[in-house]
Amino acid sequence: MKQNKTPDAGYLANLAHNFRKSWGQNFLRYCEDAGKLVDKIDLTDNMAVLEIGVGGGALTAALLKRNVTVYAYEIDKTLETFLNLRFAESLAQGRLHLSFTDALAADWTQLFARFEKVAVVSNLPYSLTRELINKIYRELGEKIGILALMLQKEAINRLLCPPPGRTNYQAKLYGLQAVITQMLFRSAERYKISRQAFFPVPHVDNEFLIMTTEKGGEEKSDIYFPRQNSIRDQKLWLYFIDFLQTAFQNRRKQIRNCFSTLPNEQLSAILLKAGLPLTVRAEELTPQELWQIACELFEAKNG
Ligand SMILES: C[S@@+](CC[C@H](N)C(=O)[O-])C[C@H]1O[C@@H](n2cnc3c(N)ncnc32)[C@H](O)[C@@H]1O
Repeated sequence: MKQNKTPDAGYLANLAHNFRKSWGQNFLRYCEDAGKLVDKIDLTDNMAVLEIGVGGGALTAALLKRNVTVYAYEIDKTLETFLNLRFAESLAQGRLHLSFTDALAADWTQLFARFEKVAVVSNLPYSLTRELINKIYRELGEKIGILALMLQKEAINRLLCPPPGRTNYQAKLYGLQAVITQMLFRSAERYKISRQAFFPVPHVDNEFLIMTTEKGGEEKSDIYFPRQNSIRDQKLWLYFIDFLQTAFQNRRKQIRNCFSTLPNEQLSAILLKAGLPLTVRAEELTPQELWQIACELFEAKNG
């Protein structure tokens, strides 16, 4: 780590801050690091950006150098005075919307309803990674144009696990997040980040993952893009997420036995129609197969 980097104002001002491990408070230490991360992201002009966990504001400041509007959350109210002062100009211009609340309690479907695409750019709090990504996928779905997250290697492997039948498939990693990632994104790039880039220095390695819906990077071939532009499609998307949650909850169970509220014959008929064995488990199904089953169940339920 070079010594001539510029300490971020948020890191410097908050050195005496009570860094809370439970909130995953490891702030980016240097302006240049935050700037380089944001420079790798293909943000388009006037794009709406969701940032979860502002911390000292290193990433927020780098984002605000671009022509975007940032909607940001920070749970730690002791940072409020500092952040309101640091970003007074952007707040007054309406380019930054800061909410000192729990991001898990937000309604992003409603907040971003008027935007066609949203970029999610965050250095996520470690303990909430899984919950927050599930929420991002559930509430924003195909509206996510870019997903750029600082994550632990394991969390990235869970997102990027390929479906059954592909090289590097791992049953224990394959689940809701891998399925949705396969469906929504066409490219994924990951960058290793030094532990020294953060304060306090974390005990684990982080990587910055950038996924986009545009071609480029490691291209995926057989993507299905579910549309969510009608109320019915939105309901189907939520149904699909719930379906995946139930199907993968007990991953060793046959899928037929995961849905106790459904008549067993109904699911059997759908599996037969799809040419799948009745004994199949969710972890053995591709995103397309899971999507097909969920659509059939949704049709049967809603007509
Ligand atoms: C890894 S730090 C990132 C800070 C800053 N973005 C950076 O890169 O330097 C994660 C931040 O998320 C905040 N946080 C944790 N749980 C949160 C929640 N449920 N809602 C909103 N913010 C949360 C923490 O307080 C912390 O500031």
